[in-house]
Amino acid sequence: MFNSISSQASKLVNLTKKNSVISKSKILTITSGKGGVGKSTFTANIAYLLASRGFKVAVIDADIGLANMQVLFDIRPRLSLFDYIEGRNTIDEVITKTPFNNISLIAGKSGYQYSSLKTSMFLTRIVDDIKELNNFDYVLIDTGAGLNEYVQEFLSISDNILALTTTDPSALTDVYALMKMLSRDKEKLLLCFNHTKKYQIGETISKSLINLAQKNRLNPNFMIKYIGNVSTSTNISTTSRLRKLFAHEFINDHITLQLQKVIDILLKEIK
Ligand SMILES: Nc1ncnc2c1ncn2[C@@H]1O[C@H](COP(=O)(O)OP(=O)(O)OP(=O)(O)O)[C@@H](O)[C@H]1O
Repeated sequence: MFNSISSQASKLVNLTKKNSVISKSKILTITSGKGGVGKSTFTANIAYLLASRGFKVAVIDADIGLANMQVLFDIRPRLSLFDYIEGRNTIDEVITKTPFNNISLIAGKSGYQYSSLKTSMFLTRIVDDIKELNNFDYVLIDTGAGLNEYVQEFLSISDNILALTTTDPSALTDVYALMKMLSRDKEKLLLCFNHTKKYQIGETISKSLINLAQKNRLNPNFMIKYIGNVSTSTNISTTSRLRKLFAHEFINDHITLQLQKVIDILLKEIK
């Protein structure tokens, strides 16, 4: 299924490609098989820490149905990604500044129905248009949970994919399904753990997943790169409830340092 969607996608990408957009913008798609693993919280905090290092960052909330990025940034954008998709507004019109320096948001829209998306390939268009603006160093795309067609289309056009998971058995089953799917067409998956009791557990489980992939003969050219672990912290859920950003409120906390380590690796791995 992913194969056919992604090959259709790449054919159309080639047909619709604007004469190779030269851009400084690097795109990172952040996904998870299972919902509720902390993807939006992680993405918002990574965006904040990248921005604090002086990078210009755009976050695209592509989580159809449950747009919570605007809550994390505590803003109420007038326009969303869907005003762009439905052709009412241009890409720069739907980009909203956040209260944080160097971070802009393209907001999602809660309750939006996937079935109401008439056109395909709009995701490619978003990525091309945002690259063409050439305003951002990093563009972080927060996909919805699961592996629906919409998420698959985003993954098929992404060069850099980060999967976030917890150690929950159902999250691990889902992340393995994601690995299997991506191994057919992609070179690499960046794997990060969140909400873990022990800091080292992420690395241990990553090794087991890599061994399982080898045992099951997933494409040997597909690389799974463990990039870090973010432990459970009640301060994370508390700050989210208060519509504040954890990394901004707790700049020297050990969890923020764990996020900084993830960024150190990301900066080396993202192409
Ligand atoms: N490391 C962590 N420690 C404690 N709580 C966390 C951690 N990471 C995220 N959370 C909390 O887990 C809950 C779910 O997080 P979030 O909404 O970011 O998940 P999600 O994967 O984006 O969910 P969805 O799939 O519904 O979009 C939130 O209450 C958040 O504050």
